[in-house]
Amino acid sequence: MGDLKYLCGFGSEFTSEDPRRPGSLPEGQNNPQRCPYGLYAEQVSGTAFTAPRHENKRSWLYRIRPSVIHKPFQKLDGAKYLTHNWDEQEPDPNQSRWLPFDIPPPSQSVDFVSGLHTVCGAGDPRSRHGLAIHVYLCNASMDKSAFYSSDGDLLIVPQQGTLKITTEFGLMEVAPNEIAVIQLGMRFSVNVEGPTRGYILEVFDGHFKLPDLGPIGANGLANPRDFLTPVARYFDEEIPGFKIVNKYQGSLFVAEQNHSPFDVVAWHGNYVPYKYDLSKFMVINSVLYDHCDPSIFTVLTCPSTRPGVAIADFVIFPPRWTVTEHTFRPPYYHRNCMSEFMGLILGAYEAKEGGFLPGGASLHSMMTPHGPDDKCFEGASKAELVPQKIAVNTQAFMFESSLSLAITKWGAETCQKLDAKYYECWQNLPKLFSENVNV
Ligand SMILES: O=C(O)Cc1cc(O)ccc1O
Ligand SMILES: [Fe+2]
Repeated sequence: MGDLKYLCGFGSEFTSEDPRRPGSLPEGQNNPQRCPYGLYAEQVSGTAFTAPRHENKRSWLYRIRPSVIHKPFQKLDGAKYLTHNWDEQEPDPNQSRWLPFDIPPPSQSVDFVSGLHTVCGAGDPRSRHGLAIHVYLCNASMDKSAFYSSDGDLLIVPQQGTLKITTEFGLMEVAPNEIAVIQLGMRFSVNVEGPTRGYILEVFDGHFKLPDLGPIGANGLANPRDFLTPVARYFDEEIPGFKIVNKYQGSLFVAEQNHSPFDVVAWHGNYVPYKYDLSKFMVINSVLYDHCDPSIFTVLTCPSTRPGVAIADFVIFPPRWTVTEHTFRPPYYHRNCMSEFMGLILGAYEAKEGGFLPGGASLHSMMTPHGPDDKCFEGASKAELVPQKIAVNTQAFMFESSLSLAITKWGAETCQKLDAKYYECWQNLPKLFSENVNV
């Protein structure tokens, strides 16, 4: 894909025209009687037509053929372990930790879509409420096929292998330590090189936003200009049997057509795919004492209708200085009324240096106690509190949700990665209680 160009900004109104077709974006109106170059106009709506203006999202695509030229959708037995059946297993409130999920061996060719495996989730896209957490485990590029979800927005977190993503809006390259968001209905195709693994948060309720900053002020955390959207790039290709794969109400469907869906010559609007480099995050933290709640590390949030309560937050634990005085610096022990699914992109996580590995995951369910393991507790209780740069060359993240998540059969059994001994990491925490106030 070479050096790709992007438009920068979050939630902006963009315009983009493939430079090979100057003047392809109609001027002054959306629906000319005849579009330039004989293109078709197509609107993609990301919110109800009547959504308030500050929330309203839509884009206009000027394309060689309208998307409606396709054969009927048929059920596809593609990704065997993609599911929204949250009742496959008995509920399990235990702390769960998965060793790195296996990427298929080279002898088995698996692309991004057939490599989708659902780990946990809640809710239902039919009532537009809930989420699914998937991992993708693949080693082959999608061939003559494109994918879109009619269920939710996809926040994609590559852990191993760069994703070369062709979208209707243009091309994006997304490497580990970057994320991509591909919103409801947007079609895309993923090329990979070699073994590839990552996590996906799919939210059924609405779109991701930047969190409010409150007293932080006008700048900080993920800054809007660091979000990158592709520029228009079209492929005028007749491709017999091109497959459009649709995730619809939790099942996969496929429709064939005889041309590339990536035939958008120009577009404008504010409903777009985007990517973000996590190393650009402007980290805010405590600079005197005590441990802040991890909400200070929120990159993106999908809000619920309850003020301050997210369907899901995407939170990172980036490299940062820790400088606090007379403070137990790692995460505190806690029980949370939110579910915490964590993954590790690279390095080691401060609260658990062993066992939680890149490409693995953990789930601490609603109100299930958790916190630093015994080694971390001991080390941090005795550490000399000098300024220290932590999480260097590390990136852990959390999908934190107000929903109570159920683990799928694949997550609980089939993947065979669940670590039954996880609870042991807390069992040797000593009783330190003493008659003396100063320990
Ligand atoms: O459980 C975790 O490791 C995530 C987490 C980190 C933190 O710094 C504070 C609270 C929290 O849930
Ligand atoms: Fe936690």
